Amino acid sequence: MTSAPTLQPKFLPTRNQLGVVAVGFSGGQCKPGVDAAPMALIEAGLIDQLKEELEFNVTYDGQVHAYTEAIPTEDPDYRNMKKPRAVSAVTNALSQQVYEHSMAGRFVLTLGGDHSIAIGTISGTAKATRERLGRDIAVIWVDAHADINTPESSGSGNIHGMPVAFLTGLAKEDKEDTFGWLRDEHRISVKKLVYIGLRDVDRGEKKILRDNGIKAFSMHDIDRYGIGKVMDQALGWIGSDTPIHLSFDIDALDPQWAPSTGTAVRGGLTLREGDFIAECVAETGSLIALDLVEVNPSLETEGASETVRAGCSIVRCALGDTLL
Ligand SMILES: NC(=[NH2+])NCCC[C@H](N)C(=O)O
Ligand SMILES: [Mn+2]
Ligand SMILES: [Mn+2]
Repeated sequence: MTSAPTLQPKFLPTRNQLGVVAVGFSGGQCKPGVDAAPMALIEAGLIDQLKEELEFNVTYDGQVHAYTEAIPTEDPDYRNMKKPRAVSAVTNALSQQVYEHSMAGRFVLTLGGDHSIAIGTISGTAKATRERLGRDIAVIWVDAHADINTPESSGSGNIHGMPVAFLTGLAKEDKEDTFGWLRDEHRISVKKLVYIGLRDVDRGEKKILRDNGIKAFSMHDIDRYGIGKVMDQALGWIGSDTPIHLSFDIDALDPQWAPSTGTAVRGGLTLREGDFIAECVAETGSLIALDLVEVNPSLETEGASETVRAGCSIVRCALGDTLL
Protein backbone atom coordinates (compact mmCIF):
# COMPACT_ATOMS: atom_id res chain seq x y z
CA MET A 1 0.00 0.00 0.00
CA THR A 2 2.36 2.69 -1.17
CA SER A 3 0.17 4.67 -3.53
CA ALA A 4 -1.42 7.93 -2.45
CA PRO A 5 -5.20 8.33 -2.79
CA THR A 6 -6.13 9.11 -6.33
CA LEU A 7 -9.27 11.11 -5.76
CA GLN A 8 -9.25 14.88 -5.94
CA PRO A 9 -11.33 16.06 -3.01
CA LYS A 10 -14.32 18.17 -3.98
CA PHE A 11 -14.24 20.64 -1.12
CA LEU A 12 -10.53 21.02 -0.42
CA PRO A 13 -8.13 23.03 -2.56
CA THR A 14 -5.53 20.24 -2.64
CA ARG A 15 -5.70 16.55 -1.91
CA ASN A 16 -2.78 16.15 0.46
CA GLN A 17 -2.95 18.88 3.11
CA LEU A 18 -3.76 17.40 6.50
CA GLY A 19 -4.16 19.15 9.86
CA VAL A 20 -3.87 16.90 12.92
CA VAL A 21 -5.17 17.80 16.38
CA ALA A 22 -4.46 15.46 19.30
CA VAL A 23 -6.88 15.88 22.19
CA GLY A 24 -6.05 14.17 25.47
CA PHE A 25 -9.36 14.81 27.16
CA SER A 26 -11.49 12.44 29.22
CA GLY A 27 -13.84 14.84 31.07
CA GLY A 28 -16.95 13.98 29.04
CA GLN A 29 -17.20 10.68 30.90
CA CYS A 30 -15.92 9.11 34.13
CA LYS A 31 -13.25 6.59 33.15
CA PRO A 32 -9.63 7.78 33.07
CA GLY A 33 -7.37 6.61 30.25
CA VAL A 34 -9.13 7.79 27.09
CA ASP A 35 -6.83 10.85 27.24
CA ALA A 36 -3.88 8.52 26.49
CA ALA A 37 -5.31 7.43 23.14
CA PRO A 38 -3.75 10.11 20.89
CA MET A 39 -0.25 9.21 22.11
CA ALA A 40 -0.98 5.49 21.70
CA LEU A 41 -2.22 6.05 18.13
CA ILE A 42 0.77 8.22 17.27
CA GLU A 43 3.23 5.78 18.86
CA ALA A 44 1.66 3.02 16.78
CA GLY A 45 2.93 5.00 13.78
CA LEU A 46 -0.27 6.62 12.54
CA ILE A 47 1.10 10.05 11.65
CA ASP A 48 4.26 8.61 10.11
CA GLN A 49 2.14 6.33 7.94
CA LEU A 50 0.02 9.25 6.79
CA LYS A 51 3.14 11.19 5.85
CA GLU A 52 5.21 8.44 4.33
CA GLU A 53 2.77 5.97 2.84
CA LEU A 54 -0.14 8.26 2.06
CA GLU A 55 2.07 11.23 1.17
CA PHE A 56 0.17 13.74 3.25
CA ASN A 57 1.66 17.10 4.03
CA VAL A 58 0.93 17.09 7.77
CA THR A 59 0.47 20.20 9.90
CA TYR A 60 0.71 19.03 13.52
CA ASP A 61 1.96 21.04 16.49
CA GLY A 62 3.46 17.93 18.09
CA GLN A 63 1.37 18.26 21.23
CA VAL A 64 -1.34 16.25 22.88
CA HIS A 65 -3.59 19.03 24.10
CA ALA A 66 -5.05 18.71 27.56
CA TYR A 67 -6.08 22.39 27.70
CA THR A 68 -5.27 22.39 31.42
CA GLU A 69 -4.99 26.18 31.39
CA ALA A 70 -8.59 26.46 30.18
CA ILE A 71 -10.07 24.05 32.73
CA PRO A 72 -11.75 25.77 35.67
CA THR A 73 -11.11 24.61 39.22
CA GLU A 74 -14.74 25.15 40.24
CA ASP A 75 -16.99 22.94 38.12
CA PRO A 76 -20.17 21.86 39.89
CA ASP A 77 -22.84 19.79 38.13
CA TYR A 78 -25.24 21.99 36.19
CA ARG A 79 -28.55 20.95 34.59
CA ASN A 80 -27.50 17.38 35.40
CA MET A 81 -24.25 17.74 33.41
CA LYS A 82 -20.98 16.53 34.92
CA LYS A 83 -17.95 18.84 34.45
CA PRO A 84 -19.92 21.25 32.23
CA ARG A 85 -17.42 24.10 32.35
CA ALA A 86 -14.40 21.89 31.66
CA VAL A 87 -16.02 20.27 28.63
CA SER A 88 -17.22 23.65 27.41
CA ALA A 89 -13.78 25.26 27.75
CA VAL A 90 -11.96 22.37 26.07
CA THR A 91 -14.38 22.10 23.17
CA ASN A 92 -14.34 25.88 22.67
CA ALA A 93 -10.54 25.90 22.40
CA LEU A 94 -10.60 22.83 20.14
CA SER A 95 -13.28 24.41 17.94
CA GLN A 96 -10.95 27.30 17.17
CA GLN A 97 -8.01 25.00 16.34
CA VAL A 98 -10.13 22.90 14.01
CA TYR A 99 -11.62 26.03 12.46
CA GLU A 100 -8.14 27.32 11.61
CA HIS A 101 -7.05 24.08 9.92
CA SER A 102 -10.30 23.91 8.00
CA MET A 103 -10.12 27.57 6.92
CA ALA A 104 -6.63 26.87 5.58
CA GLY A 105 -8.18 24.21 3.34
CA ARG A 106 -6.75 21.26 5.23
CA PHE A 107 -8.49 17.99 5.91
CA VAL A 108 -8.81 17.94 9.73
CA LEU A 109 -8.00 14.74 11.63
CA THR A 110 -8.77 14.89 15.35
CA LEU A 111 -7.58 12.12 17.65
CA GLY A 112 -9.61 11.93 20.88
CA GLY A 113 -10.35 11.83 23.68
CA ASP A 114 -13.91 10.98 24.56
CA HIS A 115 -16.77 11.81 22.19
CA SER A 116 -17.65 15.10 23.89
CA ILE A 117 -14.79 16.59 21.85
CA ALA A 118 -16.99 16.39 18.74
CA ILE A 119 -18.69 19.55 20.06
CA GLY A 120 -15.39 21.25 19.28
CA THR A 121 -14.48 19.52 16.03
CA ILE A 122 -17.85 19.68 14.27
CA SER A 123 -18.56 23.26 15.35
CA GLY A 124 -15.15 24.19 13.96
CA THR A 125 -15.62 22.62 10.54
CA ALA A 126 -19.27 23.77 10.31
CA LYS A 127 -18.24 27.39 10.83
CA ALA A 128 -15.19 27.21 8.56
CA THR A 129 -17.08 25.51 5.74
CA ARG A 130 -19.78 28.18 5.85
CA GLU A 131 -17.16 30.92 5.67
CA ARG A 132 -14.89 29.27 3.14
CA LEU A 133 -17.48 27.75 0.81
CA GLY A 134 -20.83 29.16 1.90
CA ARG A 135 -22.07 25.62 2.55
CA ASP A 136 -23.53 23.52 5.32
CA ILE A 137 -21.72 20.31 6.23
CA ALA A 138 -23.25 16.87 6.72
CA VAL A 139 -22.21 14.64 9.62
CA ILE A 140 -21.88 10.85 9.55
CA TRP A 141 -21.82 9.58 13.14
CA VAL A 142 -20.56 5.99 13.42
CA ASP A 143 -21.24 4.73 16.93
CA ALA A 144 -23.00 2.14 19.07
CA HIS A 145 -24.65 5.15 20.73
CA ALA A 146 -26.58 8.15 19.44
CA ASP A 147 -24.93 10.65 21.83
CA ILE A 148 -27.98 12.89 21.40
CA ASN A 149 -29.18 13.12 25.00
CA THR A 150 -30.10 16.56 26.23
CA PRO A 151 -28.88 17.38 29.73
CA GLU A 152 -32.43 16.64 30.88
CA SER A 153 -32.88 13.32 29.04
CA SER A 154 -29.46 11.94 30.05
CA GLY A 155 -29.42 9.27 32.72
CA SER A 156 -25.67 9.49 33.28
CA GLY A 157 -24.98 13.22 33.12
CA ASN A 158 -21.88 12.38 31.06
CA ILE A 159 -21.48 14.94 28.30
CA HIS A 160 -20.00 12.42 25.84
CA GLY A 161 -23.60 11.20 25.56
CA MET A 162 -24.80 14.71 24.57
CA PRO A 163 -22.61 16.24 21.83
CA VAL A 164 -25.13 15.81 19.02
CA ALA A 165 -27.85 17.55 21.05
CA PHE A 166 -25.65 20.64 21.47
CA LEU A 167 -24.43 20.58 17.86
CA THR A 168 -27.95 20.42 16.43
CA GLY A 169 -29.38 23.00 18.84
CA LEU A 170 -31.73 20.44 20.42
CA ALA A 171 -29.92 21.40 23.62
CA LYS A 172 -29.05 25.04 24.23
CA GLU A 173 -27.60 27.01 27.09
CA ASP A 174 -27.13 30.76 27.42
CA LYS A 175 -24.24 30.72 29.87
CA GLU A 176 -21.12 31.54 27.86
CA ASP A 177 -18.91 29.20 29.94
CA THR A 178 -21.35 26.29 29.52
CA PHE A 179 -21.65 25.96 25.72
CA GLY A 180 -23.17 29.46 25.39
CA TRP A 181 -20.29 30.12 22.96
CA LEU A 182 -22.00 27.80 20.44
CA ARG A 183 -23.73 30.02 17.87
CA ASP A 184 -25.81 29.27 14.78
CA GLU A 185 -22.72 29.25 12.56
CA HIS A 186 -21.35 26.34 14.64
CA ARG A 187 -24.46 24.21 14.40
CA ILE A 188 -25.59 21.50 12.01
CA SER A 189 -29.04 20.56 10.79
CA VAL A 190 -30.73 17.37 12.02
CA LYS A 191 -31.52 16.79 8.33
CA LYS A 192 -27.83 16.48 7.48
CA LEU A 193 -27.00 13.98 10.18
CA VAL A 194 -26.76 10.22 9.55
CA TYR A 195 -26.02 7.53 12.11
CA ILE A 196 -24.48 4.13 11.41
CA GLY A 197 -23.98 1.24 13.82
CA LEU A 198 -26.46 2.12 16.59
CA ARG A 199 -27.36 -0.59 19.08
CA ASP A 200 -27.52 1.04 22.51
CA VAL A 201 -29.84 4.02 22.27
CA ASP A 202 -31.57 5.38 25.38
CA ARG A 203 -35.37 5.66 25.44
CA GLY A 204 -35.25 9.45 25.50
CA GLU A 205 -32.84 9.41 22.57
CA LYS A 206 -35.15 7.18 20.51
CA LYS A 207 -37.90 9.75 20.93
CA ILE A 208 -35.54 12.55 19.89
CA LEU A 209 -34.52 10.60 16.75
CA ARG A 210 -38.15 9.90 15.86
CA ASP A 211 -39.50 13.39 16.60
CA ASN A 212 -36.81 15.01 14.46
CA GLY A 213 -36.88 12.54 11.56
CA ILE A 214 -33.17 11.79 11.97
CA LYS A 215 -31.72 9.23 9.55
CA ALA A 216 -30.24 6.29 11.44
CA PHE A 217 -28.94 2.88 10.41
CA SER A 218 -28.80 0.50 13.36
CA MET A 219 -27.01 -2.84 13.54
CA HIS A 220 -30.42 -4.32 12.69
CA ASP A 221 -30.41 -2.45 9.38
CA ILE A 222 -26.86 -3.61 8.68
CA ASP A 223 -27.87 -7.23 9.35
CA ARG A 224 -30.93 -6.87 7.13
CA TYR A 225 -29.52 -5.00 4.13
CA GLY A 226 -25.77 -5.52 4.45
CA ILE A 227 -23.23 -2.77 4.91
CA GLY A 228 -23.03 -2.10 1.15
CA LYS A 229 -26.70 -1.13 0.79
CA VAL A 230 -26.62 0.78 4.07
CA MET A 231 -23.72 2.91 2.84
CA ASP A 232 -25.49 3.54 -0.49
CA GLN A 233 -28.54 4.74 1.42
CA ALA A 234 -26.57 6.78 3.95
CA LEU A 235 -24.58 8.58 1.26
CA GLY A 236 -27.69 8.94 -0.90
CA TRP A 237 -29.41 10.74 1.98
CA ILE A 238 -26.57 13.26 2.17
CA GLY A 239 -26.23 13.69 -1.60
CA SER A 240 -23.06 14.01 -3.66
CA ASP A 241 -22.65 17.74 -3.28
CA THR A 242 -22.17 18.20 0.47
CA PRO A 243 -18.96 18.37 2.53
CA ILE A 244 -18.87 15.54 5.07
CA HIS A 245 -17.49 15.38 8.61
CA LEU A 246 -17.10 11.77 9.80
CA SER A 247 -17.17 11.25 13.56
CA PHE A 248 -16.08 7.69 14.35
CA ASP A 249 -16.50 6.27 17.86
CA ILE A 250 -14.36 3.13 18.13
CA ASP A 251 -17.17 1.47 20.15
CA ALA A 252 -19.11 1.16 16.88
CA LEU A 253 -16.84 -1.83 16.29
CA ASP A 254 -17.61 -5.05 18.08
CA PRO A 255 -15.58 -5.48 21.31
CA GLN A 256 -13.97 -8.46 19.58
CA TRP A 257 -12.02 -5.91 17.49
CA ALA A 258 -12.00 -2.94 19.84
CA PRO A 259 -12.38 -4.04 23.46
CA SER A 260 -10.53 -1.08 25.00
CA THR A 261 -13.27 1.51 25.15
CA GLY A 262 -15.36 3.00 27.95
CA THR A 263 -18.85 1.90 26.94
CA ALA A 264 -18.38 -1.30 24.94
CA VAL A 265 -21.52 -2.92 23.52
CA ARG A 266 -21.60 -6.41 22.03
CA GLY A 267 -23.04 -7.07 18.59
CA GLY A 268 -21.15 -4.39 16.70
CA LEU A 269 -19.44 -3.88 13.37
CA THR A 270 -16.65 -6.14 12.23
CA LEU A 271 -13.31 -4.46 11.65
CA ARG A 272 -13.86 -4.90 7.92
CA GLU A 273 -17.30 -3.24 8.10
CA GLY A 274 -15.77 -0.30 9.96
CA ASP A 275 -13.04 0.04 7.35
CA PHE A 276 -15.64 -0.29 4.58
CA ILE A 277 -17.66 2.61 6.01
CA ALA A 278 -14.53 4.76 6.08
CA GLU A 279 -13.61 3.72 2.52
CA CYS A 280 -17.07 4.52 1.17
CA VAL A 281 -16.95 7.98 2.71
CA ALA A 282 -13.41 8.52 1.36
CA GLU A 283 -14.58 7.46 -2.09
CA THR A 284 -17.14 10.28 -2.24
CA GLY A 285 -14.30 12.82 -2.37
CA SER A 286 -16.47 14.96 -0.05
CA LEU A 287 -14.83 14.12 3.26
CA ILE A 288 -13.31 17.19 4.93
CA ALA A 289 -12.73 16.00 8.52
CA LEU A 290 -12.52 12.89 10.68
CA ASP A 291 -12.69 12.33 14.44
CA LEU A 292 -11.47 9.07 15.97
CA VAL A 293 -12.64 8.87 19.58
CA GLU A 294 -13.15 6.70 22.67
CA VAL A 295 -10.09 4.47 22.40
CA ASN A 296 -9.10 3.80 26.03
CA PRO A 297 -5.85 1.81 26.22
CA SER A 298 -6.11 1.42 30.00
CA LEU A 299 -9.27 -0.72 29.75
CA GLU A 300 -9.20 -4.41 28.74
CA THR A 301 -5.44 -3.91 28.47
CA GLU A 302 -4.76 -7.24 26.79
CA GLY A 303 -6.79 -5.93 23.83
CA ALA A 304 -5.41 -2.39 23.87
CA SER A 305 -2.95 -2.75 21.01
CA GLU A 306 -5.65 -4.46 18.93
CA THR A 307 -7.98 -1.52 19.61
CA VAL A 308 -5.30 1.00 18.68
CA ARG A 309 -4.58 -0.95 15.51
CA ALA A 310 -8.28 -0.89 14.62
CA GLY A 311 -8.32 2.88 15.14
CA CYS A 312 -5.30 3.37 12.88
CA SER A 313 -6.93 1.22 10.24
CA ILE A 314 -10.15 3.28 10.25
CA VAL A 315 -8.17 6.51 9.88
CA ARG A 316 -6.08 5.18 6.99
CA CYS A 317 -9.17 3.91 5.20
CA ALA A 318 -10.95 7.26 5.61
CA LEU A 319 -7.92 8.95 4.09
CA GLY A 320 -8.05 6.75 1.03
CA ASP A 321 -5.27 4.27 1.77
CA THR A 322 -7.15 1.20 0.62
CA LEU A 323 -8.74 2.69 -2.49
CA LEU A 324 -7.10 1.73 -5.76
N1 LIG B 1 -19.62 8.50 23.37
C1 LIG B 1 -20.11 7.48 24.05
N2 LIG B 1 -19.43 6.37 24.16
N3 LIG B 1 -21.32 7.64 24.59
C2 LIG B 1 -21.99 6.70 25.43
C3 LIG B 1 -23.26 7.27 25.95
C4 LIG B 1 -24.00 6.32 26.83
C5 LIG B 1 -25.35 6.79 27.32
N4 LIG B 1 -26.27 6.93 26.25
C6 LIG B 1 -25.20 8.13 28.06
O1 LIG B 1 -25.86 9.08 27.74
O2 LIG B 1 -24.46 8.24 29.00
MN1 LIG C 1 -20.29 5.11 21.65
MN1 LIG D 1 -19.93 8.21 20.87
